[in-house]
Amino acid sequence: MSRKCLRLDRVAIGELAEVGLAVGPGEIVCLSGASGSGKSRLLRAVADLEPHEGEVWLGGQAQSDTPAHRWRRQVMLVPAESQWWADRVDEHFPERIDDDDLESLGLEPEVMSWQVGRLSSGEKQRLALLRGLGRQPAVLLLDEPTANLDEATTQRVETWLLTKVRILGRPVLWVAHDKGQIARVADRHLRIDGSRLVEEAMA
Ligand SMILES: Nc1ncnc2c1ncn2[C@@H]1O[C@H](COP(=O)(O)OP(=O)(O)OP(=O)(O)O)[C@@H](O)[C@H]1O
Repeated sequence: MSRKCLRLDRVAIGELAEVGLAVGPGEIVCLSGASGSGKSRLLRAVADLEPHEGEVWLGGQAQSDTPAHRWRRQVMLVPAESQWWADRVDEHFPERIDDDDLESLGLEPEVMSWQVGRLSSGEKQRLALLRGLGRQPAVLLLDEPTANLDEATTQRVETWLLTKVRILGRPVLWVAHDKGQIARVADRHLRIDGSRLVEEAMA
């Protein structure tokens, strides 16, 4: 399984100018900043979901040379609000889901046969993470992946994600507000300050 580096070269979107950043295989970079500072837009630019200036590289492959659908399969954005298009949960999962993964995320195996309409926002969020990782992307972009979860479930999800990221060796950009979470999961912490990304000291 190939392990690639994610690299942003002078990416500019909205207020953000000239963002340069490299995230190595298995590295988690947390991104914080005030509400409206542009965290989600930056992830959307990296996923090729919004036009932007500059270039994004996956290993030696440039985003601008790659058809958007192919890029997005490799550079997977799990947004804060997940999308569901079919009635039942399992219709969104082409591959069989391991019960151990469900249990690690605090979900019962029966959840796969439920109607999407009965899922809580926290259940949707955990299932969207499972679905995103199931597609075996080369990069993960996580937009507040624990926003709807209580503290105990948040830590379960963090543990599960950390294990997967380390095993699979994928670069991760993770939008987070909580300082405790950043200290637990991040290898590096970058904060959006106006038009720039500022590196914060790790506790
Ligand atoms: N397509 C767009 N075109 C122009 N401006 C946009 C677009 N999408 C979002 N914005 C604006 O860009 C700014 C940054 O939005 P973004 O969603 O990235 O913020 P955020 O840092 O993720 O905030 P939050 O923490 O509240 O989720 C906001 O002022 C928003 O209104």
